[in-house]
Amino acid sequence: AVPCRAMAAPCYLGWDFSTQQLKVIAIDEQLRVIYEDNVHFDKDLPEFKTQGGVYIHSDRLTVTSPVLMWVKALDVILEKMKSSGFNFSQVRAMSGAGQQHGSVYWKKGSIQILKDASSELPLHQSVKGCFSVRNSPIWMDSSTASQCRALEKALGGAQHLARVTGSRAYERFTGNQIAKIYSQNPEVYKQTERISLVSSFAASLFLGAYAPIDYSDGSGMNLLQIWEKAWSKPCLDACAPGLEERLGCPVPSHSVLGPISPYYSQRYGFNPDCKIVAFTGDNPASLAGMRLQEGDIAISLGTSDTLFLWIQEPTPALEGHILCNPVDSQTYMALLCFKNGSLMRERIRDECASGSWDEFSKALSSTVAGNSGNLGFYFDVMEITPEAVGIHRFNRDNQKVSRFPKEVEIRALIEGQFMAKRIHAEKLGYKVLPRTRILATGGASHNKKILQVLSDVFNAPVFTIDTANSACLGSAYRAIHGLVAERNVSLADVVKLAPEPRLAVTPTPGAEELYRPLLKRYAELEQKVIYNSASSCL
Ligand SMILES: O=C(CO)[C@@H](O)[C@H](O)CF
Repeated sequence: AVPCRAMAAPCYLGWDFSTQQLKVIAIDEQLRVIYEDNVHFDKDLPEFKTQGGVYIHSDRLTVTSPVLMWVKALDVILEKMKSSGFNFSQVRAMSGAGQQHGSVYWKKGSIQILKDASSELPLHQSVKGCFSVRNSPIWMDSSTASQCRALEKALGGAQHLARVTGSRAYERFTGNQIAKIYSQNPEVYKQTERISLVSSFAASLFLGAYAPIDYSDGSGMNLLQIWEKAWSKPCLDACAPGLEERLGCPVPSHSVLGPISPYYSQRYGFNPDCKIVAFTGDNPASLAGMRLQEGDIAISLGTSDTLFLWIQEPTPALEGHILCNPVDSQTYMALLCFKNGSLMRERIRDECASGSWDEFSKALSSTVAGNSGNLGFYFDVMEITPEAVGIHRFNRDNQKVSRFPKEVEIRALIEGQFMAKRIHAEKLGYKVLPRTRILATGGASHNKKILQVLSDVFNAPVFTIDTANSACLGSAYRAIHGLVAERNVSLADVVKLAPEPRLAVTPTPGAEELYRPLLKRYAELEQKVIYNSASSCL
């Protein structure tokens, strides 16, 4: 990529404060990537002694990251950009993403320190005393089970909490993390004047003031009413007193928060008029980066399989998460996570296709769509969606069977994984529309036979996309969108010059009729599997 110095043209920055690294990407007005860089926390900031960017505490439940490491990473990456000759004066706007759910606790008086930081010093030297909690809880933490139970009880149960905030209580969600800090360290909580998410914390560093939480990342806290887009008083009160003034008012994700802090113009040569557009969570930013539109589904086929859905009228459930949509405040996005993803596919490949993807694909070609009515549930580890475990096989008469022939096993695995995805997406209110596109990414998305099953089960065309930098790229797109959003220009219009996803497969004629009855059977059998899993765990 040619550093911005050679480009006299305006450019836009996208940041991603993720778990293991800080990434930045610069794009020009034609949406071409003209610069990218990263700082890897473990490798480039060894003084913090993190592993994978985090500290896993001795209780094996508490997981944190040192907030000063994130500030120092920003100092390092800006120095790298400066020494590479990056022309900061051409940056017209920036936005960013942060790992979701993590929280930052600003000590009383920090706003003044942030505002007056001397441009003679790296930022981390000025703000090192600004955090009442030095090790921020992050999304990998699962130490707040008691706070989750208390919150659900206060709201009249898990389903009601889900209806209000888009999710039932989850240990990693920020409200429960704040409740834990308030109950275990009330003095620390009292010393805290502001609580940010990782995304709004990062925006604050550039703003030189406390940046507000955006609707989309705010939907991952168990605190925001996703319909009214306002904090839920019963949720706030159930977590900690005086929480609303510590959070500030949430804002639409496309909001322009203001010009960049003078610190950056003086120290790096940023244009004083460079606009900061609200930062958001990494998954909402990825939705923007993948340029998801109404009716689309993005499926990331990785260790765990993650679904990103664009939903008009969501029906929050006890699984999955409904978030305010980051690119259209009137609609929603949903996140669904299936823990038994590629590791499950690889185990069946090893056992039924002698470890070869070619043989695996041949097995899919040699068996008929619908697998002659054979259905399977493959959960080597406790599944999240739904909560069930074990391997469960059923023949066309719904009788449990202990084994399938190898090629039948392979098709049962793949059809089962994709039927589960369609069933649970539709339970959250997702609808397959005539214009629906499936955007597939991750390892298995390179296997056309697997994609053909995906396309047939959803009766929709499958496109493949590269999402390596989707959160960063999505943030750069949102920086451009923020400048025109007030004029009701959609993100899709702003980024129509970006490279189109590649069409990989289209549905086999008759797929919809074939899979409709199978989807119904699968949903019914899934209830049995959940019940058997629960009873066998007793
Ligand atoms: O917890 C998650 C989403 O709910 C993760 O995807 C984090 O956002 C990763 F940073």
